[in-house]
Amino acid sequence: MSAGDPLVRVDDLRKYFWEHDSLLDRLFGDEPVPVRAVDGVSFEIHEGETLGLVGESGCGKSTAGETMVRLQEPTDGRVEFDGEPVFALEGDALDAFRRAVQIVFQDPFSSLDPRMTVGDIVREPLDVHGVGTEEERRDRVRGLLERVGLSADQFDRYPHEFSGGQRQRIGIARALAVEPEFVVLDEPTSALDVSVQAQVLNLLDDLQDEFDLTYLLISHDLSVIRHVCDRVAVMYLGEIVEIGPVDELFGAPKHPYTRALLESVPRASTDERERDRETLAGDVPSPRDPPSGCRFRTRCPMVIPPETLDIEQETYRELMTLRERIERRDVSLEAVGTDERLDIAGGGASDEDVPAATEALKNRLLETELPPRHEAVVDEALAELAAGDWAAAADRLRAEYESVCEREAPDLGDGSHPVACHLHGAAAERTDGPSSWT
Ligand SMILES: Nc1ncnc2c1ncn2[C@@H]1O[C@H](COP(=O)(O)OP(=O)(O)OP(=O)(O)O)[C@@H](O)[C@H]1O
Repeated sequence: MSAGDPLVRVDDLRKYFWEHDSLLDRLFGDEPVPVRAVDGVSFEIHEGETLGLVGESGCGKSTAGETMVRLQEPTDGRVEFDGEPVFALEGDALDAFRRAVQIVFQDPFSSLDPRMTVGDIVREPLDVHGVGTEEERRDRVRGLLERVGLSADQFDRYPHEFSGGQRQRIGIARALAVEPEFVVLDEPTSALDVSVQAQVLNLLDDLQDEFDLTYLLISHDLSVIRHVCDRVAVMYLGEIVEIGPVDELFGAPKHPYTRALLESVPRASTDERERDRETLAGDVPSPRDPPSGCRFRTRCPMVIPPETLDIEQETYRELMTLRERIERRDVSLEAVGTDERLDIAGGGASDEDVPAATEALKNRLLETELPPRHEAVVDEALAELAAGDWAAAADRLRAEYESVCEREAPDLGDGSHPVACHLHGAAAERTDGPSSWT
């Protein structure tokens, strides 16, 4: 590794979990559908730096961290540590990697063996790697316990005798025992009381300076990220959607997902608390079947309409949801209408009933009143649906309303603050996107 090269380089890393969906799938020999937990992520971490990895639960943060350090087998991609390809390491080189890279887990209650004394827990990695003499190891463990804010006298105590914060300090001492260069901190403070969180974060900060550590800090909590990190990577459904210096990312977030995450953090100022928030609607879709194009588009408040369409975002979102429901055949055609006279489930309404069924479907499926141009398109599509032709209805809506966000996956790109969003690509020029976000 030459000067200026990153300590860690992750290139197009993928980790899929393969599972049969159910016993029936297995019986019928259906192809298993992979859980695409990490689906092509790339980033670099420089020596002495803390990179934050943030995103909602289930976005693949822990899997990315564990795969990077070889706790999980990768499906594809490459990770370099100190210029060496991590997944090709064997023998002594692999042992050296396992010393140089450590991980601190979220839950200090389950990650420490309850039958071992604290001294033995912290000493175990030294034993595994055959570091020093018996006495040297003992001295080192005592020194580490004191360094993380515990007392050397607590050497022979058991984990259950400690508080959550103290247990996390034990986990940190254990990770530092073999003098690592790089530590993955996976939600290190999420299980702790708020009052203890800052103390543990400050400790990690001090230890970083003292021992020249490089960190990957995984957290769903933006305030933790802001407190500790130099740069932040935002992850959504197995992909990185934005990465940049912490001040820029918090001060001028580019991706609608990053903005929504920031908006959903409670703030101290009354003014800001009172202002309208774009909050994150709905849940993260399944990583078995992620949305086409931009994966955030199903929840995005700024989906890009076709160039020729002049349409409010709220109306556009409603029409996209309508089409998605029709495509999934997720509309009940039974007992349409107030008098439940029209049951069009079995093959569609007769010609004379189509207008009434169309009207009834519209009342049921749409919440807002549509401008005339869109009402005409929707009326035609719903008439096709009322007549039982699902495909024609979906095609009509797709032809009129399909977004670039569902057609094309945006690239993350290069530079110091890249973002994977069509609003920042060529499409940005014809929208009132980022420049109006102040
Ligand atoms: N061993 C496994 N087998 C199958 N699916 C898994 C496995 N481990 C994780 N997953 C799935 O992979 C996806 C990513 O999980 P992961 O734990 O990496 O997310 P995360 O962002 O770290 O969330 P959390 O903070 O809740 O741990 C989730 O949908 C999860 O259910």
